[in-house]
Amino acid sequence: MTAHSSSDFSSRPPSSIPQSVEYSVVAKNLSKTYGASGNNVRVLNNLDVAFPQGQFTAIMGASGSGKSTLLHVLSTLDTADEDTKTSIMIDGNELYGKKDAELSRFRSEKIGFIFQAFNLIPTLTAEQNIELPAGLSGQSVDTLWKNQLIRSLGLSERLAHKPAELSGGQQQRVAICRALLTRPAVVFADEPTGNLDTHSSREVLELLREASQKYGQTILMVTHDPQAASYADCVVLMKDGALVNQVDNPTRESVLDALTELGEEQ
Ligand SMILES: Nc1ncnc2c1ncn2[C@@H]1O[C@H](COP(=O)(O)OP(=O)(O)OP(=O)(O)O)[C@@H](O)[C@H]1O
Repeated sequence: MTAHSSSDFSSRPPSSIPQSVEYSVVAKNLSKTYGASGNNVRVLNNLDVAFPQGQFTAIMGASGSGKSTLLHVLSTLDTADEDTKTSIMIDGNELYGKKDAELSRFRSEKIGFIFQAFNLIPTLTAEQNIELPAGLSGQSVDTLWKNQLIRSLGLSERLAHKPAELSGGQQQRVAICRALLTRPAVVFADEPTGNLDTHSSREVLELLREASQKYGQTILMVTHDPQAASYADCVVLMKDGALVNQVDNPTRESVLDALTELGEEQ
């Protein structure tokens, strides 16, 4: 399975994507401009992207190429520029132009976030933080899955601790556990292994792969690490706000080659 963009690396814009593939994240005419007029930066410019359901995609590219911006806008945490032709569909739902309350309900039911600001609630324990989204969206917790996540992420001994009593890496693992617990349709992860040691990174990447392969969740992960990207089904490369290349069934070596071809410092 592959990701598709209408930018120059692919001759297959979303409209011509094979019908047999189901896409869980599809955006059309996506633009994002930061700053006031006269002093603005257009980071995404009429981007069309489509990510298949159940695919684990890594997004790579030079610093400043727009990776985090794409994740924020696709996940509705940030708003895209106003344009009547813009569309952001997740799991079959049109989200562009929807009101905050509706978006926040949708996010709590369908989306898992693993972002660099972990957004853990300081007054709650690790376990309470992990269960918070499930509680908010009224979903019951699958105890077996919860225990597997806690064990895999090495959090068993830390559940009663508040975030301030946890290391950065432990806080990150709590955020990952929280994002995966309800098996959301789509998981957006921005450098999820950024703070982690090699062992924890491997556990996290294997969990993300399992989430996609076993549970059909769609994973979009920004990373600078070719080794982390090799866990994905597909790597897409960004340059100046566009998707310019992709590597299917990536290995560390094929990702490194593609990055060299991209010709930019990571
Ligand atoms: N809130 C903001 N206001 C103004 N400019 C911004 C804002 N957020 C990002 N930018 C700019 O948009 C561009 C893309 O940033 P973005 O964070 O999406 O890149 P990135 O590829 O994720 O980079 P990195 O790998 O360093 O995290 C950069 O030039 C950045 O300076």
